[in-house]
Amino acid sequence: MNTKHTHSFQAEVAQLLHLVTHSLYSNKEIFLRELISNASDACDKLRFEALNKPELYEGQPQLEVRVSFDKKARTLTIADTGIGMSEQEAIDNLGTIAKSGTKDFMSKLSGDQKADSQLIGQFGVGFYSGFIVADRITVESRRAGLSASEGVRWVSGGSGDFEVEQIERAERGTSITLHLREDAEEFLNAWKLKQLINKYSDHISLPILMEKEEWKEGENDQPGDMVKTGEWETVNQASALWTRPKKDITPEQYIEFYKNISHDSEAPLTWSHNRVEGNTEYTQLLYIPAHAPMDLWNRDKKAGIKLYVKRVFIMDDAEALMPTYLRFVKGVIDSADLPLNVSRELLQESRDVRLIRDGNTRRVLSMLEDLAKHDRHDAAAVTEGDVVDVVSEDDKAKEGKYTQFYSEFGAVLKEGLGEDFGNSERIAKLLRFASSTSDGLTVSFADYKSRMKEGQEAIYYITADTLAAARNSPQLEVFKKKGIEVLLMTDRVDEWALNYLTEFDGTPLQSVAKGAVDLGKLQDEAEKKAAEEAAETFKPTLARLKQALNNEVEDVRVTTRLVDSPACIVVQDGGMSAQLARMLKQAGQPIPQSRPVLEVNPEHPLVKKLEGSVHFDDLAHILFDQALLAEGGMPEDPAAYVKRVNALLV
Ligand SMILES: Nc1ncnc2c1ncn2[C@@H]1O[C@H](COP(=O)(O)OP(=O)(O)OP(=O)(O)O)[C@@H](O)[C@H]1O
Repeated sequence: MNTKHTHSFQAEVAQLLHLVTHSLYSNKEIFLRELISNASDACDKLRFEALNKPELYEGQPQLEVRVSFDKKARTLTIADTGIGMSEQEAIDNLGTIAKSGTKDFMSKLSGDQKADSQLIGQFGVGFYSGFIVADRITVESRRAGLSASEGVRWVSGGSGDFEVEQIERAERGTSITLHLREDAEEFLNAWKLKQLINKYSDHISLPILMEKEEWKEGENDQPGDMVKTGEWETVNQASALWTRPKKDITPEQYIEFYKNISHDSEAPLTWSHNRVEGNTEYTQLLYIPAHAPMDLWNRDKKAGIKLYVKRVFIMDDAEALMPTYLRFVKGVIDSADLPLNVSRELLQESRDVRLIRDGNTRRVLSMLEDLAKHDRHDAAAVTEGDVVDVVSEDDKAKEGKYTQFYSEFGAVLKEGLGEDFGNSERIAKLLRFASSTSDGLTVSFADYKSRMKEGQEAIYYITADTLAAARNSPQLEVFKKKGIEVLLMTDRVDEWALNYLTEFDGTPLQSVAKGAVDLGKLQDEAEKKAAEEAAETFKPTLARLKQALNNEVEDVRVTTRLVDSPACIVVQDGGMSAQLARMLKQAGQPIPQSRPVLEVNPEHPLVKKLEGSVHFDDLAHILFDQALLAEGGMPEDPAAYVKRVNALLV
């Protein structure tokens, strides 16, 4: 018996529907892109499943999308000959959101329409976008391979629930009928629809058909009108964008294609489209987005690469085709050599895939190098009469893009140092840092090297939680005094990444917070001698300090790195920095027990006062706790610290 069943939308869907109709209203036409894109996906799925089961075509191998409308009934229908849905699939797919991260996404919505619509754009509303323009949607479908009596009709007004019933449906595939709202009548117009298909869906590799119309003069003084002829015509180019020659593709088409595959509402920063020939043949179309997605930090996030084999869609998120540190790249790879029935497991092992991944990695790094090269056109540095290169319009358009890229993705790129040894030199060249002498993330290792002082033998850097903490760190004092630039590193990944980079272009990297400070040739003989003498006369005090702080420190020594501060904490060479230890502790990870070294500045009045003080023990502890505080740490027992300071203050 044919009965209707009413189902409720999953709570998140109901919430999303509400948002879709309210936030995306200003850009309602995107519904067409979404529905055509779903239709195209459904055809891709059928083509893929039919590789092993050709009977799924039911003798009708034509895969296509038809767009039609009925002015009188005020309906618009998008029909495809794709895989279709069974009743249960319709209930599951059109009543819930199966995407991972849905909850997280919902919690990020702020209620601010503009911000939310950006987020929703990234998340991808897909089918539900139909409700922007329709107050009722009817879906009729039958899954390929099921009998004609196993069709399904799904109807909903987009609030709260939907109805499902079994129907007879001879043809496989899905047809989606939108009952348009009164204010969406503009979509009942062939010209408008063609224009939108052209704008959003031209790259779709399937034919999109519309019924031909011709002008008919009105009779008996009635105005003329366009009437349908009953003949269908293909209104898109119907060839996958990446298969067309570069010269035939406009930047607008590249951008539109990007938006379609990425769900990003903004244009990408740059792209690269190539046919690669050699050991393995493939076409590569790769994009670098302008903004980081909200889940960039999830290293399990799949790379946004779609894999095709000889134009047949194989899978989304083919993570094997891009290293994890380039997971922000979006695009398409169409291989001529992989087998059509390739699985994710197989991908991991294939030699062709390795070659493609290496090729993709090199391509992305070249794109970044190109952006970096044209990032800064330093107009301020040009003076009257200088000869400057003529900058082409293309290159001018790249100005500032690398800076933007870096602020969005720089920290992820650094993961590459530990992940991709083969390219670590190229990656290192792409890194940018703040430094003690310049603002913003602008200093490359090469810039730094070109400014090194005569006699300077290392690239100095400091890691800290914040830029302010790095800039004001006591460890920087002597470097400031001598005018030596120090790179300031404040990304969480810096500590880890720098484990893998010990030198740049032959110059070692040296943390200013690790090991004894050795300024080498930068320190003159007189300074060295004075330090040695101070260490000698200070020996007894050092011994007492060491005893007083026996449980806290590994060693106490005299330093020349301090100018204004009395003391600082350093870790042993090769030891774990205090910042990394704090990060691990926050993450609940075990940290190896290691005690730091306390370095004291014998010139500082507080340190001088130590010697004759009756409060030696308290002062020693205060010195140590303050050194901890100064570099962003916390005394082991903050209350005891406060007590000691207060006792001395009164
Ligand atoms: N024309 C169609 N034919 C067959 N199945 C469809 C069709 N349209 C939608 N579906 C099914 O409904 C599901 C939900 O569609 P929806 O557009 O909401 O999300 P999606 O396509 O999975 O994600 P996104 O659109 O963000 O890529 C799809 O995954 C698919 O299984």
